[in-house]
Amino acid sequence: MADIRNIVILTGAGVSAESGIDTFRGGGGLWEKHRVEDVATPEAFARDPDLVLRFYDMRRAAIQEKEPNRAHAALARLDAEWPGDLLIVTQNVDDLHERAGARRVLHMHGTHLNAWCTACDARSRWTGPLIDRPPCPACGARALRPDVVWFGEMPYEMERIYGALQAADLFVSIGTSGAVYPAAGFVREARELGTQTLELNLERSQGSAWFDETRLGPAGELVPAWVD
Ligand SMILES: CC(C)NC(=O)[C@H](Cc1c[nH]c2ccccc12)NC(=O)[C@H](CCCC/N=C(/NCCC(=O)O)S[C@H]1O[C@H](COP(=O)(O)OP(=O)(O)OC[C@H]2O[C@@H](n3cnc4c(N)ncnc43)[C@H](O)[C@@H]2O)[C@@H](O)[C@H]1O)NC(=O)OCc1ccccc1
Repeated sequence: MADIRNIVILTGAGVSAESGIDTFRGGGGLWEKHRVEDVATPEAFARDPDLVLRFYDMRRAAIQEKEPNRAHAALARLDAEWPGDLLIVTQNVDDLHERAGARRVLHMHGTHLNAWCTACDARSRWTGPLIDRPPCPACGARALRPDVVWFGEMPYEMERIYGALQAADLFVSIGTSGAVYPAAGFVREARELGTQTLELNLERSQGSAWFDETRLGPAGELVPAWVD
């Protein structure tokens, strides 16, 4: 790591799997139980808001019972000690990176902690099941949705992410299948910029061919081994 100053780390559902949070694809994955287009698109929300709100109320309740694992803890240690630039770009809506102590975290697909008012556009702390239509703390309208990025919607802080990728000496991808864009395209951006690239994943992903190195195994083992 001698010549590495700035690091961008992309994480996906695989980094939270050992905390007991369902991943999306693969056996028992979320998308096996719910069709993406039925629960994670603006069209689905317009068509059947109750189905969508119940889906996210369920996920939020599940996340709150879970604890960070050794991969989250190791990344929090690295974040605390790394003298150069470091940005953890997560596709996850859970807050396990922050609960492990990481600070330099960006949720490109939103977070389960916030609600978003479709009447006044305000973001607010998610207080209770959205299926009960709680009033927006800012305007009082009963028009809250989860503050997550649905398919077809623009991910958050893309400029900041591309800026960090431009400045990075090392791009590390942890626990993601490389199936969802624009996140799945970051390794190609990094490669075109001549940045070193490393993948830590349980199995080969759709982007493995683009990485300089791929280490296979559970994040709870690979990440502490890489950090320490
Ligand atoms: C399905 C796919 C083909 N479709 C897309 O990518 C679409 C359309 C699209 C855009 N560009 C394209 C280009 C080509 C093709 C399609 C597109 N993308 C969009 O709609 C995006 C928005 C996508 C975001 C949708 N919201 C999510 N989440 C929030 C909500 C919610 O959570 O409910 S996506 C959601 O699914 C994705 C799931 O992927 P993973 O996290 O990787 O999880 P997965 O289960 O798939 O894999 C887990 C991996 O972990 C590994 N693993 C398991 N256990 C462990 C373990 N223990 N240790 C280590 N690894 C482990 C497994 O081996 C596996 O590899 C994550 O991104 C997650 O956030 N928006 C957009 O494009 O806007 C316009 C735009 C954008 C930029 C610039 C201009 C215009």
